[in-house]
Amino acid sequence: MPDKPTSLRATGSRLLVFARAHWRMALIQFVLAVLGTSLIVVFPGVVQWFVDDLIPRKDVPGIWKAGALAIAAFFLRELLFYIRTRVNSAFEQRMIFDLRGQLHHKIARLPLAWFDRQSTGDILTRMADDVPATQRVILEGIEQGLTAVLQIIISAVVMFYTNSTFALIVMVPTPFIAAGGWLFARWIAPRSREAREASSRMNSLLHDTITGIRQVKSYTAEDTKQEDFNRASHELRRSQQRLMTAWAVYSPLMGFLGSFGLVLLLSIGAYGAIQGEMTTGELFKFIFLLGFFFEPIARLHGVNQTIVTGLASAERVFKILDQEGEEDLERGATLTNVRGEVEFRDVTFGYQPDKPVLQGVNLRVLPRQTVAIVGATGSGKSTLFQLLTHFYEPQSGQVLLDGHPITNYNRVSLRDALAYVTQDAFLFAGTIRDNLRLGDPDATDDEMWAALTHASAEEFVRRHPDGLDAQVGERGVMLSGGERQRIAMARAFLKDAPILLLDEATSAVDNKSEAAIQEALEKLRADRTCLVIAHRLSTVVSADVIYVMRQGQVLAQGSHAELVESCAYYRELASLALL
Ligand SMILES: Nc1ncnc2c1ncn2[C@@H]1O[C@H](COP(=O)(O)OP(=O)(O)OP(=O)(O)O)[C@@H](O)[C@H]1O
Repeated sequence: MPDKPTSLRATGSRLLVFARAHWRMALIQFVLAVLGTSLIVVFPGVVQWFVDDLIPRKDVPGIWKAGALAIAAFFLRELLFYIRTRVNSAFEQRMIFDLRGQLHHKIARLPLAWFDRQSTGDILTRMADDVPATQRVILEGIEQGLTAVLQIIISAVVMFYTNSTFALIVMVPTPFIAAGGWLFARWIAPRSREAREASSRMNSLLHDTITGIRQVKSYTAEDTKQEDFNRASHELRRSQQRLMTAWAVYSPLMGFLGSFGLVLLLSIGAYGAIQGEMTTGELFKFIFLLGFFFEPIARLHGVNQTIVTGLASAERVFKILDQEGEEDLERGATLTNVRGEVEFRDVTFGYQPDKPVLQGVNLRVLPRQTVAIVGATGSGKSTLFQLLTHFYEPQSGQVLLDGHPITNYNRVSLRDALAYVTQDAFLFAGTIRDNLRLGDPDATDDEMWAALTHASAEEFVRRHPDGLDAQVGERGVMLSGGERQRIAMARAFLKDAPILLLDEATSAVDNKSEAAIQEALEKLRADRTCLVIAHRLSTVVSADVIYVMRQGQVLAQGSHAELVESCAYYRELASLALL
């Protein structure tokens, strides 16, 4: 989704606020820059000394003195530059560390509704490309920009001090250069945004293709995906080219204006020297000073481009930081001694408020009961879990836990009381051990093996030469669907939460795996409240109560026998064993 542009100045000021956290380093940086840059005046002075004094007087020992002075000034300047670069990189890396950390902190706390609208590729682009580009604003802005400005000021001051009339004349092109820089920044700012967004779109496509690579291959959609990618890539190429075209016009034009100033100086200076208004040494000094004056201006053009494009990136980073997140994870009462009574009271909810997915849902689960929820696909079953976990809030009605609205409880303690096994049984890239640790970060190996045994997963993990250290691959692709489910259940065992939410996988598993999963579920549900979105008849039959959902509403409830008797829709679902 394209972001609304904010002003570059506002974004720049926010970046400065970031820099303020490390103001000591910024101050050291500034002092070193002033000292180092001031040393540039030594060499033009030495040149004038040579031309006007030492050469006419044929002062050979003086040559040594002047040469040593110039060398010392150069050496000191480069030494200060070395220190400044070290300080600057530490300063910059700390700032960027803060920014990256804040961005990750924010992303992990953003509500699910935000992720529904955002593509993963776009989020990754912001982290991987926009944060470093933001870093360049700081690096170039402070390191290059500051020293360039200082050098301009210092050489201008010395020029005025040496000969104010000449200084004024040779600076004629400066206002044009400044105006050019300002226009350029205004012109490329929207184009930089465009380029960032084009890059995001391209990365989103790439991410989708990689995530869905099995689908791409099985539908032999490689060429279609290539075309989509090429289109996005072409858009990026075009916007990058537009930026470079602007740069190609701007940079030489400004360079020409600078050179114009130099030729102006040489001509007028030569005239002045002929008229006796300035010495030859002064003219030499001026030429060097003017070189020092225009050289950073050329540098500033490059800095200008980096800053403007970097600010477009910074804007995209701040857009995420400004989102309203679940910062209040800890706010609200802490849930303790959970009995496990769950109630949905007249709940109406839609992911988009005008499109309700649940309508007036009433559902009650007593402590330690197992409730199965059945219904056709899309009837809103998983959505019930999304509300119970407080990922979303209903538009009307209430979700209660132990008789109190879940909104009273802080999200951390609420979610700690729930073990949620999702339908896709998502596993993180890493080892089985890493994945189990999510359930209990302090679990010992023995506890992990016990959980795996409960989840009927011990056998296949033991068979693996690496055991608990076996890699599961991205999203657990190196395991079968049934194995993933059982690892996810073992993780839920380790969490040992009083309420289990299980979204049964729809994909068929073989009879042996199904029996193993069923056995795991039987053990998991003992001693806790259990809500199961059931797709297998065996799960439903053993539940205490079954709720039948249809188009976002509860159609009927009861035991299997009761529903077979009273609900034609349930009979239909059951005859399809189960959905
Ligand atoms: N994040 C979302 N944003 C917008 N709409 C959504 C979102 N998640 C689900 N929906 C919509 O809400 C409706 C109910 O979805 P839900 O996942 O609750 O169904 P379900 O009964 O669990 O289906 P299944 O058995 O296929 O998992 C569907 O029409 C779906 O398109």
